[in-house]
Amino acid sequence: MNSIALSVEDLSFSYSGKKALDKVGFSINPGECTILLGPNGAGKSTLFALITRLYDTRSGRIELSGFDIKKQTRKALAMLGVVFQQTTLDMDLTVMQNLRYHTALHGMRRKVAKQRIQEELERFDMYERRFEKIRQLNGGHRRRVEIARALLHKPSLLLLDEPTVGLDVPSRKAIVEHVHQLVNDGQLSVLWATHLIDEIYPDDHLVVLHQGQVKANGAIPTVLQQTGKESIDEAFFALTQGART
Ligand SMILES: Nc1ncnc2c1ncn2[C@@H]1O[C@H](COP(=O)(O)OP(=O)(O)OP(=O)(O)O)[C@@H](O)[C@H]1O
Repeated sequence: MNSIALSVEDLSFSYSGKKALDKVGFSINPGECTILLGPNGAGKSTLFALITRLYDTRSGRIELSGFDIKKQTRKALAMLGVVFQQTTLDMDLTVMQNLRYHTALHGMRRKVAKQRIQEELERFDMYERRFEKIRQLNGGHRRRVEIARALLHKPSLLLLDEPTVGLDVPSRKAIVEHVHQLVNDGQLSVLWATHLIDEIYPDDHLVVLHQGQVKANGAIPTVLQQTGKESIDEAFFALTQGART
């Protein structure tokens, strides 16, 4: 088994001739939380669409735990948990029903599914609310359910596309803490797309994406050293020539 959770090599993608990703390359080790930081239009969503196979990779290579997503798609995608920017929960179903649907899609046996659902909901302090409809939950609690759902099949990499957008400050803080706790708890790796610098923890790794290109990649002290800056804000500003986040 390959020890790299995600490997992206020489990845390019264009929309009708307009380049959105230009020879992007980086990798994530097990147990690493990598923040994909980029201003609007940097290419974050395009990268996620390629990793999740919403778009076909035409140039370059993506591997999840050593499985090529083009050639070994099923095995590769089994390693992946995803939380998209827009919620994909069914508002009129209960928490439990939403999660059961997901376990069925992954072919999990009922008994195993029941246990996994309980474990993940308890981890997110949501087990008591399992019979409530999603519509009755606030934004922060919906996000927790979505992240719990993404983890049911025990992926090795969790992709989060700006998961705190639209949440109030305490809910945002709770989600950021929960996800970092998940990484600390075990071998889960995370790729978290955001443009919010205050969501970054000191031990996180950074990939700074700007105009489709990786401008910096590494642990925070490395990125600060490479840019000669003292804070992530300053480094990000310098790397993106002051693009608004
Ligand atoms: N469906 C599309 N058709 C044409 N161009 C697109 C399409 N989606 C994105 N783009 C362009 O590709 C580039 C990268 O966009 P992308 O949405 O991947 O960036 P992003 O970093 O996710 O931005 P945001 O933070 O605003 O979501 C931008 O120039 C964008 O205008």
